[in-house]
Amino acid sequence: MALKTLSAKAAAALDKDLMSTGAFSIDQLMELAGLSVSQVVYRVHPLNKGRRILVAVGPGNNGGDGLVAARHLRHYGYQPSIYYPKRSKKELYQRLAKQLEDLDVPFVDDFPTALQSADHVVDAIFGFSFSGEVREPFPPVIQAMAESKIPVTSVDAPSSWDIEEGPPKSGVGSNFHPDVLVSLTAPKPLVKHFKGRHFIGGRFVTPGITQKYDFDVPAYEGIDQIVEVGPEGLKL
Ligand SMILES: NC(=O)C1=CN([C@@H]2O[C@H](COP(=O)(O)OP(=O)(O)OC[C@H]3O[C@@H](n4cnc5c(N)ncnc54)[C@H](O)[C@@H]3O)[C@@H](O)[C@H]2O)[C@@H](O)CC1
Ligand SMILES: [K+]
Repeated sequence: MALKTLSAKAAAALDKDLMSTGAFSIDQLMELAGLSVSQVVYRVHPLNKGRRILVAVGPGNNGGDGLVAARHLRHYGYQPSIYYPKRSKKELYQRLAKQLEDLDVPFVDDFPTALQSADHVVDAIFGFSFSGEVREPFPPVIQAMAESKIPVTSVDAPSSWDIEEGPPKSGVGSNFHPDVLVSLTAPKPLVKHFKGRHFIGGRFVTPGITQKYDFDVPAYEGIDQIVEVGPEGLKL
């Protein structure tokens, strides 16, 4: 049986609920999301597969998840580097960037060049608020990930994919098929087009929220923040 999916609209409403009636702060949600992403990277790409993790960070909260994940990965013993061309002026993002600078995590300007010396990529460019065609400066970044053989883990959505419809029919992103996807809270409809390893993260949601938005909570084990599910969100 396929796991239930959350539309972009429902995912945005759910986030709002978590931060109002749910009493979570955005910092907490981002920390939990980034922690889940870091655990997935450790699971699919343990340290002995290579420590150089290139994190592509977008302008919104999906990017924030990437900044948090990079910090955790640094503490696990990886050597992350950050591509963050559209820096947010919001205090939260400035603090996340400062935390990385204090750990001597480098920020790089040229994504395709940095990709040549990476062992794994985290795609934290766009999440459920992406729409339309990819705007500058991101088209060459998506293109580089699509053409590279370096494995990619996408946060919440493969960046450039339509949240409901999946990969664009032509142009930027039409040939982008990441190896790993971390769906935050619940998979989005695009997951039916995804063929790689699929994980769910979000071990903090209350039964009230789960019932209101009608999605499944997978069986997390031990102290894991993530669960691997089968292709197309099918339970393994
Ligand atoms: N429930 C959860 O588990 C949480 C999820 N979070 C993350 O937050 C994400 C959603 O964050 P946001 O709503 O900030 O949005 P996104 O991070 O998905 O993207 C919004 C940004 O991308 C830009 N953008 C949109 N379409 C574009 C295009 N075609 N070309 C270029 N730029 C474009 C927008 O101007 C905006 O700056 C989720 O996907 C998830 O990764 C967390 O950080 C918070 C809690
Ligand atoms: K993404």
